[in-house]
Amino acid sequence: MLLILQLRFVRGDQYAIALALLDEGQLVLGVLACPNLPFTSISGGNPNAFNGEVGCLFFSEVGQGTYMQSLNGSSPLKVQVTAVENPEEASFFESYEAAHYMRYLTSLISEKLGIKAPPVRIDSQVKYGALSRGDGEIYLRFPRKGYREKIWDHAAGCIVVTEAGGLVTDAAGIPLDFSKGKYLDVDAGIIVTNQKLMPLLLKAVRESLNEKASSL
Ligand SMILES: Nc1ncnc2c1ncn2[C@@H]1O[C@H](COP(=O)(O)O)[C@@H](OP(=O)(O)O)[C@H]1O
Ligand SMILES: [Mg+2]
Repeated sequence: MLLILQLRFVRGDQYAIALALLDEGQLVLGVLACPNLPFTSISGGNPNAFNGEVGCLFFSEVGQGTYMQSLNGSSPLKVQVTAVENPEEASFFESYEAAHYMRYLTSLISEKLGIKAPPVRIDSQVKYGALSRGDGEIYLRFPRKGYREKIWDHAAGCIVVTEAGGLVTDAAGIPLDFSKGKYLDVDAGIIVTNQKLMPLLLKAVRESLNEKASSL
């Protein structure tokens, strides 16, 4: 059994304290505390320009769904990813930090999907929490060449989203494998969305990666 703890502070914006439990390489439990995330949906707004209550705790156990409560201790509410099927109605999350990903690639993918909303840029695994409760439909993560993803940056977020009905895969549609040590061996990047949108997202990702390869 392996316990993963991630503690991440950022520039006063969004950050998460993430805890996951692996049993023989399988995710069984995840807890994601997001002290600066508004308790109500950030859909269509800026999470850092919000006056209401902030502080959310997401927790999931395999097969049991995902729940969210306020960090002040409200009763837990079951959360679900959205049921949006039309990519034109979708919005997507990506890193706040431009150095963490290939922005031209995420904008190409969103263009191919016909997404109209601008990207929602948030630090850390808060993106997984926000997606799990339906604040947006898609999370795109395409680090620059040579970067290797670590399990502690994705384990809690992955179970929080999957238990809320979403899918977390690499760019080829393969679910993340947490059984191989500290690194995730992913093909090109990580994509997250609901079950309805995943086939269209995978197609847009494949086409975008092919265009990128042929332009080199
Ligand atoms: N060049 C890079 N590309 C992608 N991810 C990176 C990166 N450098 C660091 N990271 C990881 O991405 C995490 C933040 O994710 P995000 O980009 O979604 O905010 C960082 O967490 P820490 O800053 O806690 O180490 C770090 O582990
Ligand atoms: Mg880190």
